[in-house]
Amino acid sequence: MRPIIAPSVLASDFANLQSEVEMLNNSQADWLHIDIMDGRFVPNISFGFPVLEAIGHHAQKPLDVHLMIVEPELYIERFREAGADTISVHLEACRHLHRTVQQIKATGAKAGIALNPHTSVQLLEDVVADADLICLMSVNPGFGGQKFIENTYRKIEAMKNLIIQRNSQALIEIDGGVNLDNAPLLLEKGADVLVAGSFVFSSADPMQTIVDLKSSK
Ligand SMILES: O=C(CO)[C@H](O)[C@H](O)COP(=O)(O)O
Repeated sequence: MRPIIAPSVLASDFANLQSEVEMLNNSQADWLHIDIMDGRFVPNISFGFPVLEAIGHHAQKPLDVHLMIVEPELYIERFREAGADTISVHLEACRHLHRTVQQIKATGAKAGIALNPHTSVQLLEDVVADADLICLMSVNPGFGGQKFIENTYRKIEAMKNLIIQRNSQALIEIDGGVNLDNAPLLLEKGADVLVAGSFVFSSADPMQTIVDLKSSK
């Protein structure tokens, strides 16, 4: 099966936001990945509801919203209203993860759970059947442009086994340092969704880079 490609929308230049989203609309990107950072869960701040709404206003593809924030349960409904189709929360940020997953699903959004590189996939044993997406961070969250962590390959295999064991339908998403060198092995190990930020946007031809990622095996 061809992978789902979810370029990470930078939104670093407000003037270019519309053209960035329009390029993605015209590309083979399947989803738009949006990173929300609060300066507390991660040492960086990205943007909030108004910018997400602006992206949603122009986007013709599903918005895959990754919350790198503490107490995400306080904002789930607002992220849904702002246009999120999938909402991922970090296991490390949730005191009551099972409840938060149900809260996301109650809004009609798909529920994702993200794990930091140091977090064992085994911690998802009792909640993976409820999740639609598991986002394995392949860099420490907070910044684009970091080096891919090789241990991710092992985590994908362990995650895939757990998904099968628990009869879960969850997709495995890989986020951080994804490029054309590591994409084939990520897919071979069992990744379903590839998030790519700097590799796409710093390439000479982002639309072609998305095609290349989509056809990598
Ligand atoms: O936000 C991130 C980490 O928090 C990700 O790394 C980002 O979503 C993808 O960027 P890149 O492909 O440059 O690693």
